[in-house]
Amino acid sequence: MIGRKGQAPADQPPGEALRLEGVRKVYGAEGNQVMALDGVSLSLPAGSFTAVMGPSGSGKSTLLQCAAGLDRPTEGRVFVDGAELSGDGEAALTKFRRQRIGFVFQQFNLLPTLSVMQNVLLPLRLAGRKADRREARAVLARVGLGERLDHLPAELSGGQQQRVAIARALVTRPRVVFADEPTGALDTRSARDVLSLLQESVRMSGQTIVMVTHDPVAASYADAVLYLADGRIVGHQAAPTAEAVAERMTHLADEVERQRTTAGA
Ligand SMILES: Nc1ncnc2c1ncn2[C@@H]1O[C@H](COP(=O)(O)OP(=O)(O)OP(=O)(O)O)[C@@H](O)[C@H]1O
Repeated sequence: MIGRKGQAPADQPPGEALRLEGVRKVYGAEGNQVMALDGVSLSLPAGSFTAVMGPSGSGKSTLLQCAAGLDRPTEGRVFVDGAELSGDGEAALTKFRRQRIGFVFQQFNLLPTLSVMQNVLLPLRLAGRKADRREARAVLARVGLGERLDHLPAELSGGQQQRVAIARALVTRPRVVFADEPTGALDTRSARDVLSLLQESVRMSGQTIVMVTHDPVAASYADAVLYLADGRIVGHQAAPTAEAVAERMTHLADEVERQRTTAGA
């Protein structure tokens, strides 16, 4: 929820959409603990599209879950648009998410018994806002599904379902949209459509997007890539190309492997 006094960090730059300060996440009980995030600090400007990459187990999903208020950091602070996600209970955190955050999942997570239109209206209803059908229709037209409003998710292709999920994430006009492997379940062409759509919502509407991906081509649609390894940010790359990302990932995987071998020797 909004920090106890709702205050922004003292040195919040203007136009900052997301800020993490010293975020640590430890899973498991004492004696059997995993440090998933080890002191992550970052600041992302509004209207930016950031890809998060790193080897398997490096903490990408944990980072997204903590930044989006779906999970709580063990330590550290998270600010979305200057308001702090704090530990004041599940209900407050849920309210915070509904008002400020959109989420796109790998498996779409649409409600199967609701139509396309009803799926998109749902977050407005949950946020206690007017179920504005005109707004929902406009967002669905933007994602190219203006003619499929009454269809059920099962009557759509995977790529179309993900576009409904994007419309659902955008309809509340959230400060930040978090996407976890949004193209992981899609064929190449549908993936390209979904990525272009995300890119367009940044360029046209100033949306802020943070996307976890394993795919260098997907990452190349972002303005910048953040690299994670062993729960820490180990690199930043602006204006990424797929080739440059793939090369960096290869080096990162080799480096992590080398460090683990040395540590285990
Ligand atoms: N609920 C949990 N309980 C215990 N350990 C967890 C839990 N969730 C994640 N972890 C551990 O935290 C570390 C980071 O996991 P995370 O899923 O964030 O990595 P990732 O980079 O998203 O991996 P992948 O690319 O394979 O999806 C891993 O060592 C993982 O095993």
